[in-house]
Amino acid sequence: MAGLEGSIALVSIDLPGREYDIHIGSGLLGDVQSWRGVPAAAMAVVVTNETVGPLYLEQCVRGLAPHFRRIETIALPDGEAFKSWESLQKVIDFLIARGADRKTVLVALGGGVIGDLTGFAAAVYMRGLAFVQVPTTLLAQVDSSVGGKTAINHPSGKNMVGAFHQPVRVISDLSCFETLSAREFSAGLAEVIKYGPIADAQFFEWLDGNIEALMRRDAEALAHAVKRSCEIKADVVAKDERESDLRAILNFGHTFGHAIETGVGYGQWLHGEAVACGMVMAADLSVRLGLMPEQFVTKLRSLIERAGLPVRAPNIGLDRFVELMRLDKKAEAGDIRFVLIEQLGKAVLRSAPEPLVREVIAAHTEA
Ligand SMILES: NC(=O)c1ccc[n+]([C@@H]2O[C@H](COP(=O)([O-])OP(=O)(O)OC[C@H]3O[C@@H](n4cnc5c(N)ncnc54)[C@H](O)[C@@H]3O)[C@@H](O)[C@H]2O)c1
Ligand SMILES: O=C(O)C(=O)C[C@@H](O)[C@H](O)[C@H](O)COP(=O)(O)O
Ligand SMILES: [Zn+2]
Repeated sequence: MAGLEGSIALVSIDLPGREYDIHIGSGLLGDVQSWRGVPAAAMAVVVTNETVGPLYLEQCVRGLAPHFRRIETIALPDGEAFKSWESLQKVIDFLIARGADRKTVLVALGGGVIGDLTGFAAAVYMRGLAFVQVPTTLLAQVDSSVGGKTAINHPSGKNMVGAFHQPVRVISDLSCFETLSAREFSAGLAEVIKYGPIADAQFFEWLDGNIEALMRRDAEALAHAVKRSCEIKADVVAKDERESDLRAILNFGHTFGHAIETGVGYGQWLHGEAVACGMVMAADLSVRLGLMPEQFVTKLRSLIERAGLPVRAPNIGLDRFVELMRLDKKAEAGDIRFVLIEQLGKAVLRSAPEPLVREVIAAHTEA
């Protein structure tokens, strides 16, 4: 972490040859300084959606303008259901129609859906373009914009088609939270909460003491939560960029959560909501396997509830739930593996007996 003029924090992600900075602060979007050092090119293409564009595109273009001779923009329909092949095709068609070349820089202006999709387009167009993440949701600022996982969904499973492709810069403007709905804000808190149990017991305690301040969107508390989340994620990704082992801890709650999102239909449950509920399930599984005391589930569940998030899954049927989890990317040879907590601040990747997993799902599902 180093100071940065005009911003609150600068977190660096240390990947030799592909290192980049995460700028965190207020009013960064329209600030030309935020964009200094982004690779030079004739053209930048901003990918956004129909909700975020009217709110932030003008500011973003103002910041970009001195750095690129030409700026093109495309606004996709809004929603998880549009993190799809069709949207990817639209972006690729747009790039071709506008004459984008290998030097063209893509800019992802929006939440995790736009970030994941634009990052994937950047990974595959002409075998790889530079791209900048400009995350506008809490979830995207604390998680999806960092680390280079890019993807689209398949009807059968989340993020089934994608690539690891790191951005060249992340610009996280905290002022964007002013227009974010309460539901989306809470969804972002789920991924913030995740970092405590998996990597930082002290941060977990800090969250327990400051969740109400975060819910009031207290500026100082929020800046700390965004910065600490980025530091933890940057550290994990630098050690294991392609998830050969350690990086899987960032998937705490996701084996269950992705099954919920897919099971109810993309966009019905927000990613953060599904992860929140999935973390309660994964915590309970950790307890039932004798790794953690019962009080851990109670404390985590209460924190999640105070963050305005659901703790009971929708009933999609037990067999279907398990079947959806088999498509999880951590599964090996049909064996579903879960991120479990073995000590506050320390996670482990393990399989579990299916009857126990079914008990856990049933215990945390609506009748
Ligand atoms: N790549 C990763 O490492 C990673 C990590 C976590 C999540 N994800 C993915 O991210 C996606 C979820 O991201 P998300 O929660 O940002 O959802 P999202 O991108 O759908 O954004 C949430 C909603 O908020 C709107 N919005 C965005 N910024 C706004 C603002 N400042 N003011 C008002 N409205 C705004 C969007 O238009 C959308 O309707 C999922 O697809 C998930 O799988 C990826
Ligand atoms: O960055 C990671 O690694 C994560 O697992 C972060 C998750 O919050 C995120 O939802 C990610 O997209 C899940 O990845 P997947 O490999 O399970 O699709
Ligand atoms: Zn996630």
